[in-house]
Amino acid sequence: MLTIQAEANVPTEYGNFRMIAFSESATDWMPHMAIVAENTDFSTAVNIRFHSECITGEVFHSKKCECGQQLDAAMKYIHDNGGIIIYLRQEGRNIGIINKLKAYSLQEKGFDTVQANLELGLPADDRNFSAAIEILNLLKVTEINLLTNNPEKVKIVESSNIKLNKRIPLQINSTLESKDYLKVKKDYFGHFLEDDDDIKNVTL
Ligand SMILES: Nc1nc2c(ncn2[C@@H]2O[C@H](COP(=O)(O)OP(=O)(O)OP(=O)(O)O)[C@@H](O)[C@H]2O)c(=O)[nH]1
Ligand SMILES: [Zn+2]
Repeated sequence: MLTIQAEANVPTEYGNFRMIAFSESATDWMPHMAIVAENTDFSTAVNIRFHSECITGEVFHSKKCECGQQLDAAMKYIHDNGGIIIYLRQEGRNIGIINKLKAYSLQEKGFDTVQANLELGLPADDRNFSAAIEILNLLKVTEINLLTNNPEKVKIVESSNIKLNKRIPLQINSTLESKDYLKVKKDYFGHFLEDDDDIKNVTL
């Protein structure tokens, strides 16, 4: 069972957030995080982003995926409109950074993002979002607008005790390096992604 281990206010480039660490034990060095915008109104549907860790994209600005830009766009949107980012320690769709780099190495040989995981004997996506639902319950959030393009995240909320008011697209334009990755997301995982030219509802 997750509990709040510590919390504090942190000023960021996008404004002030309350940062809260959740884990089962106080000695967990990789706790899930919730960052709550200071102007969040809990009496109406709360803007929520479930974001899985991607050290390559968020810290080192990899161009292979759009995770870093999605996190920045979500922080900006949520600061401006109120809400919470739930940052989940699910690096590499939960296969961990060592396996993700092994998968990237296979991608250099021509495997796509899904085939590479399968070639390693790992699931294409090993995440479940029960921790995110648990965190929403701990924060007493009952109704949300979910920032995502991922149909699986939508399904998880719909089958939980949290009411989904609406989905808010969080689409980033593709680059030469990310276009094949985004195509697999759309074709294999069924992400709600428009062609770059047709993106209307970007939250950047
Ligand atoms: N195994 C693997 N994981 C990857 C690869 N590229 C990115 N990831 C991971 O994919 C995950 C992306 O998570 P999210 O940002 O929550 O995105 P999503 O599930 O695509 O859904 P959205 O809400 O639409 O962004 C992160 O954990 C990344 O580390 C890859 O090539 N292989
Ligand atoms: Zn990424």
